[in-house]
Amino acid sequence: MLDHIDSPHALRQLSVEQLPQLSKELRQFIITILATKEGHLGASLGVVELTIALHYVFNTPEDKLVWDVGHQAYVHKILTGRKDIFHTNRQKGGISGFPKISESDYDTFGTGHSSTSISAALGMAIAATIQGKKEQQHIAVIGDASIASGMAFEGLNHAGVTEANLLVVLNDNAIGIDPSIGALKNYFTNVKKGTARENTVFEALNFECHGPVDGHDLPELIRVFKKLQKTKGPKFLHVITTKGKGLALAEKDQVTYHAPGKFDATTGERYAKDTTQLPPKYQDVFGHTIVELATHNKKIIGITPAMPTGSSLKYMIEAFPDRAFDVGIAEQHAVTLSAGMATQGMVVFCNIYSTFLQRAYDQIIHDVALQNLPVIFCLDRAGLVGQDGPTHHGSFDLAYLNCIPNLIIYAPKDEVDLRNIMFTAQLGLPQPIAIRYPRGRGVIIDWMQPFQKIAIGKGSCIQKGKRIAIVCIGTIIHNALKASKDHPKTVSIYDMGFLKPIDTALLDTIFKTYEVVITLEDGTIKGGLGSVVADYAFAKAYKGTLKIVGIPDRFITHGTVEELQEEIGISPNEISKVIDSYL
Ligand SMILES: Cc1ncc(C[n+]2csc(CCOP(=O)(O)OP(=O)(O)O)c2C)c(N)n1
Ligand SMILES: CC(=O)[C@@H](O)[C@H](O)COP(=O)(O)O
Ligand SMILES: [Mg+2]
Repeated sequence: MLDHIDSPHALRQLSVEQLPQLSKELRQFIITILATKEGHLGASLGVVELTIALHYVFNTPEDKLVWDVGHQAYVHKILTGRKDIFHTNRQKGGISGFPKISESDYDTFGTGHSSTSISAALGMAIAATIQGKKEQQHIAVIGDASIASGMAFEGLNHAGVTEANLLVVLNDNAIGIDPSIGALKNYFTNVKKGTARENTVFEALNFECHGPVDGHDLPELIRVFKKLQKTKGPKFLHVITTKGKGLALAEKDQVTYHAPGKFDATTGERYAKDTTQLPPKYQDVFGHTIVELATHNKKIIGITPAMPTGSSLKYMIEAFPDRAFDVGIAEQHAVTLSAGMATQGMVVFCNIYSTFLQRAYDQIIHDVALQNLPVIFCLDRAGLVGQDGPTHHGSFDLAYLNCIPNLIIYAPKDEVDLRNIMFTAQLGLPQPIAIRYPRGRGVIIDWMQPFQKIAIGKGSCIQKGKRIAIVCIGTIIHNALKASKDHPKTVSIYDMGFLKPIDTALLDTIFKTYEVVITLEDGTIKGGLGSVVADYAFAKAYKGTLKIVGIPDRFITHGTVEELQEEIGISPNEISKVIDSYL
């Protein structure tokens, strides 16, 4: 049946009785492709019926459908003309893993970060009212973890005093990436158990409320949507679904199967990789090191906004449940919570993905840096993250943090540096520090070495050559080392470690010694290491050549990290071309 369905228009020609068969085929299609191509599996399997019902009843794309986060929008993509290219999902040159306005008329709003759907759909609804489009419907589909975020509540609070044609569909599968947390989650659970009255929270916000309904019951979903289609004003529907529905292992281990990597399409078994001879992931270095430090330092606290597994803070949550907190998708709260604890002398490691910390920019400035509170920010997923693409690359942190007074900014070059800076920070710094490190594995198998204190603001020379200096920050230094392997006597490699305070004494030496200085970073060239070195070079009237290499001033698409590094000129191969051009 799926072979004949390439648009919502074609879908609407089917009878309701035919739709369960289509759901089966859609699930099989997604499982087969993701088994080899990877991607966000569990969320999309959970919304097969919901997606069919929405496109079946509503007049998309005239009616506006907004997916929150967008990692669950695979069925939507397949039903809206992208079935034949779905195998290119998240691959370089292929379709995005998230809705993207430029990709389809059906993708009404680009997403990737959570909890934007209600505000975006409300914006569309108010615009429709102003434009006299009275019949247009606007639907935000938001998960139980995403609706608990502050931004979602800002949207609900506003929507409730409008007459906007807005339908908020709560897709409640009782889990985010990790189990959802908080009082709202408990309330949803109580509603499902029948121990709390349905919809009180949303009724209080002036929504006309419906549900809970079984999100896998197509006739029921269609019946309810048809009813809601005729109702004006803000409406709320509570839908219960199962994440990973249709693949037994994905239903059973919903955390792993959120994005399981490659797996056997028939059994769902993941392909086990032998990682014993590989260096560790930076995430695990963070996770195990914080447990080690917290064992001795009782003041240490760990905080993550909704990424305990991704960040590996889960190890501390298991070991010290009273001192490690998953606060849900609440980056702003996570930062100010950390600030509050720091005022009381706690040593707080606040671990947030670089891209998600963008949400809490004011909190870093106003609540932490301005008061000079020694919060220790661990910015995971710094630099390019790969297939999640432009919504998730940690391209901007060096630049957006650099202009904040009081903040120390450090990027370890390897696992041992990461351990040691965590050790140094918890000894007690007089100010906040941001430590940024990338997604994935490091370079040192034997990484659990005795702690050593790191001197704040000191860089070092890693390789001594005579003609060119490459001044690096963070793990991208390994690309410089690879790029210069044929010229070790010609090319010097410096590890600055700290963007702030930058080691000016080391820069003085570099400017005195080399006529060509190349800066290298895996962050935007607008405001990061290159900019800092250029400012200093200008102040010191450096007469040599300064070349800034980093992420160019545009949004970088999705693809593997290696492919993207090659494209933007920070791969070993591309860096060696820069070196050659000066030799
Ligand atoms: C601002 C922000 N913080 C964190 C994330 C990472 N993230 C992506 S999906 C997700 C869980 C979403 O859970 P839910 O809304 O319940 O949707 P489900 O996956 O269950 O369908 C999280 C935490 C994000 N995308 N955006
Ligand atoms: C959709 C989303 O935001 C997350 O699922 C994200 O893709 C996780 O990224 P990592 O795989 O790097 O943890
Ligand atoms: Mg959920």
